[in-house]
Amino acid sequence: MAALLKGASVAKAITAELVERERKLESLGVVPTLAIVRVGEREDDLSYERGALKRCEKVGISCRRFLLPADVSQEELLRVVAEVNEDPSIHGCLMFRPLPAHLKEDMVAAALLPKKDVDSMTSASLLSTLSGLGAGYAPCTAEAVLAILDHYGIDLDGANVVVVGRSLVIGKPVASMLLARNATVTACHTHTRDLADVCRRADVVVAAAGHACTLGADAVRSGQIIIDVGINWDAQAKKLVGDVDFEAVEPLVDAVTPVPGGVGAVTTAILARHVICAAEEACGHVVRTMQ
Ligand SMILES: Nc1nc(=O)c2c([nH]1)NC[C@@H]1CN(c3ccc(C(=O)N[C@@H](CCC(=O)O)C(=O)O)cc3)C=[N+]21
Repeated sequence: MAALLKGASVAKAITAELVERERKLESLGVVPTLAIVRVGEREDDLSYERGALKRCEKVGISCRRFLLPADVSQEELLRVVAEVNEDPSIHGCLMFRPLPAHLKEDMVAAALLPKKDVDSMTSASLLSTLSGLGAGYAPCTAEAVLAILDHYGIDLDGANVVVVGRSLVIGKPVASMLLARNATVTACHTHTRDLADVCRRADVVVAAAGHACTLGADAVRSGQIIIDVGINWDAQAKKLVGDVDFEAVEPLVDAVTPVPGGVGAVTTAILARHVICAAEEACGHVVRTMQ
């Protein structure tokens, strides 16, 4: 039986620190504010939105939602981004991705002011995460993975870590952040040969492929720590599931994060931290505690 690496205790510790910082901001007359931009009604976006709203309420962050239909035009979406940029009372912006296929995501991302980019949409933020230089915010989910590993005292120095998935939202940035912590990182993807064999050699597996049941019993062994980043809608069971076949994997490994209640729960705490940082920056009260 594996230890369950629940996100709640990690998120709770982060939230407690943020409540203090929010009080300080409020005493300066600043209400930290997050803009949430959602196009359409994808289940994973809705789940993130529910989690983010709840977390922000706990911290004292005000949320302004911009809800757009799935067939919104590029011009209309860019108009919303301009509104977010120009409103000084908004400190950070979370726009759910991927956007529907008819929208040019890179153009929309480029329109957002980097200082309001709390989830690493812009190339400025992404470059600072990949290079370890600069001042941008890392993608919340990637930072959440590191926060969970740190909270549960999992040593990354020299550890063999396999990351499954190479997206710009999670796979690539989390691989860079793990490298910066001196892990030996193997980046796997759809063309990787013998994925299960590669995973079995790891000390830590970060599953971020975006498909349910990417990793089953054949990909794991005892002694391993499994971090499941996946948030997939199981239409049959009508629930969210991870990238790992939890029932098959849980009896075999040492520790695993649940879905929901694992990485997702911490992602919202990191998002809240970035909004507080952005609000502090905006009012010149610079106390960066970014990792
Ligand atoms: N730009 C962008 N960045 C993302 O990181 C991103 C995204 N777009 N689009 C959608 C997916 C999905 N995702 C979730 C994060 C947290 C929860 C979360 O807080 N889940 C709660 C459950 C909340 C509930 O369902 O009520 C939990 O796991 O405990 C869920 C899903 C981030 N994604």
